[in-house]
Amino acid sequence: MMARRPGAEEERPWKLAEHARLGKGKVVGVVVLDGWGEAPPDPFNCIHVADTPTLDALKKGAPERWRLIKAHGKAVGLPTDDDMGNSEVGHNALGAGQIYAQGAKLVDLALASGKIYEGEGFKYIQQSFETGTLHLIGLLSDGGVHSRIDQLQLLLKGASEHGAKRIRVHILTDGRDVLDGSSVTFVETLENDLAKLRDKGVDARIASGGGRMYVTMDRYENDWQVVKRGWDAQVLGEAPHKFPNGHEAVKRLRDDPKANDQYLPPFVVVDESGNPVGPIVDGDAVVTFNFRADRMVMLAKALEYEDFDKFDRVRFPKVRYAGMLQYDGELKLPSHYLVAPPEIERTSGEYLAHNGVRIYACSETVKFGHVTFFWNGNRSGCFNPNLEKYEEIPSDTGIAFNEQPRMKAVEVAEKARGAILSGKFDQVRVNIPNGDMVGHTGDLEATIVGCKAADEAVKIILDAIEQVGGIFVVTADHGNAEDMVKRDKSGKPIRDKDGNVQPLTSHTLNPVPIAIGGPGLAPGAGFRKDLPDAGLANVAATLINLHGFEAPRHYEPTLIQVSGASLLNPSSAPPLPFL
Ligand SMILES: O=C(O)[C@@H](CO)OP(=O)(O)O
Ligand SMILES: [Mn+2]
Ligand SMILES: [Mn+2]
Repeated sequence: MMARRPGAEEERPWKLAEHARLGKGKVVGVVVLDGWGEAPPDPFNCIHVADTPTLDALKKGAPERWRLIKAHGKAVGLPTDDDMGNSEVGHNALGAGQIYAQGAKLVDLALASGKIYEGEGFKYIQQSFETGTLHLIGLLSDGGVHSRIDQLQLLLKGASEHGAKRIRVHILTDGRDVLDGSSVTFVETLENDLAKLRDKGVDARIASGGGRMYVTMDRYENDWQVVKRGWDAQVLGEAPHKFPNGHEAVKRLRDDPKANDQYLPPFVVVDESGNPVGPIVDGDAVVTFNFRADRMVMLAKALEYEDFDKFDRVRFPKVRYAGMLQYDGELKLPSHYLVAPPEIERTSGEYLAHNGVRIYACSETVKFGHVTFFWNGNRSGCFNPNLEKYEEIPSDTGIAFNEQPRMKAVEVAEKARGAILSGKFDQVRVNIPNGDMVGHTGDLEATIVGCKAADEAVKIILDAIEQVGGIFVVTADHGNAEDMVKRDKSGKPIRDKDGNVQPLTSHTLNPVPIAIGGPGLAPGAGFRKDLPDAGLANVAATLINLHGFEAPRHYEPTLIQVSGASLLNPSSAPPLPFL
């Protein structure tokens, strides 16, 4: 336990001051539209094409209560402004009210300084290098959402320089944060690096692989079969497809005209006698090299927990396992890690719990942890079970989301409506996943259907807020559905000789909208004009204000002002043209 600095509590008390102008006791409905950015109208802007009367009305209805905020790059703690936003950093910023250097950046720093090799986690796995194999499992792309190939390359080099003699890489192909089909190039790059290591006498090879959505990278326990498929290939060395090397594997599997990087079937690399080249066995070291938590937690549990009943592991090898980061601070999972995760603390959820605000949070499985775990600073569970209720609607499993693009949007909204009307909660918070989950499939028609369903869900929630005289905040965590095509530098869709475009499955760099309103919102309340560069981290203070409290001083400033006076600094309030 870290010793507490005396007086820290007095400096930053949990008790929040009452807001001078905004009263308490209004129900605040918070909607996070996942993957819902703002972009110019265009046939590949599915939000624009879709029928979205509710969101359109928010945009057109009250200019002082609708604006854009930044949701990518440095505004959310990512290394550069070329980094697209994502749910982890987006919800962290929304809930925490502060901008933290995120996993991607922390790993960059640890690798650049070499500190990664001096830490407890690396020293721990290093003990296996003399007699065992080092296995590296993770997402192979330069997407920067869950992992980055350049970090893997540095780790491979560093680990070999620090004594790893036998290395096996278990790859997960992407096609979600990067273009579909790019897996072949990433595997080529990795194979080249491994060949160079072999020239230096390190026995380094790709041992297994599969597409991220079909193998290993499930989240929030939606479908353990996904993790099992990976386990069978990575640990047991068993898979339906066998190839002499990783490059051949990915190239051959992509020969299937329906192949998709996200869903490539599991494969193992075998030697001349047909034996797998890299099953995980007793005495080996394992590193999961993704820095992002949600899609590594399930595998981390399988690798670390003695007691485990989610699928039959057949063999549970005694390995030294470390995550690139610790993925769950509350569960301390995994117990060994190479880089300390961002210490996200004093989130808005924790403050509100200390101040008696009753919170209901809901989404369907695939986004449930976003609006709970990520929102609360990568912390599982609630702060005060007497005040909070988190509800999960089971997601569809075993299908790609373009097959059921409406997903559970309306069901989530109906749960939220129930919570709003119940009178039991002060904040009702949901994530509506369609723009993102369907957007990632690259299927335009389905994404349009998904966006319409999301809009209907928002209407259900706004109607309930209207009914109870409450306040709403509708925003998003990053872009996706508003731009679904690969473009050239000038912004024009790139077409091949037959006129076909390449769908963009990834998130975007676009800003996201935020709208406030509802009968409970004080008449003079609107967005201040002096924060043109505001981002997702400014939302937490805004929410705390709407609950009738002043935000903690160390938070990014609130987005709102009331009747011409800036909430934080009344003397410097700019004139409000709309009042
Ligand atoms: O599906 C995911 O894991 C990411 C994209 O890699 O999307 P999001 O950040 O919206 O969860
Ligand atoms: Mn998201
Ligand atoms: Mn996404």
